[in-house]
Amino acid sequence: MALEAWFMQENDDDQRFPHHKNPPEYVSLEHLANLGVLYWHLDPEKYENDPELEKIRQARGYSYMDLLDLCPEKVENYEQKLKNFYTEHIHADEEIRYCLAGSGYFDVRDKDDRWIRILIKAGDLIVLPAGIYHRFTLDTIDETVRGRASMDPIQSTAGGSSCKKGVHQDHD
Ligand SMILES: CSCCC(=O)C(=O)O
Ligand SMILES: [Fe+2]
Repeated sequence: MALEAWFMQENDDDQRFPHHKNPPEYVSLEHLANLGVLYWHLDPEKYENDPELEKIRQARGYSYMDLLDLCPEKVENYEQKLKNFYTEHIHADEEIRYCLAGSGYFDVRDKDDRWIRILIKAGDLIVLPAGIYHRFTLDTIDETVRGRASMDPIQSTAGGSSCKKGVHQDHD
């Protein structure tokens, strides 16, 4: 299950549209790895007892994991939280997000400051390196609810109510 990433067409379209260029300009896993963006695809159904995930967590020193139901019913200031996610920002540490269900986009800036959009789907574990400018958005703009869980289980803002669980990993 390969990760899909592409250079974004920046325009005023809704942030949850794909924002492909015409023709689409895809980005390789190698280009992402050169930015320090790492990716694995695992079986999300097994996340509570997955030797593959444990191996990654051990190797990278991820000892902390939390589940967060990020959806209107369970999170205060839900819309503000989504706005914060989509506000470009950086962290002093890695950001590790494991999507358990649904899908959405992480956008990262490459070394030439171009936005790269990364489609994250169920089973995708992504590590963003410390100091990389990034943002996150849901990708659903239709009425169907596609709960998306990355570390912060994200719920389509299309009036969805079912929340998906996600796991949030962190260093010690
Ligand atoms: C909801 S997934 C990631 C959003 C983000 O960049 C963060 O939590 O810092
Ligand atoms: Fe972040």
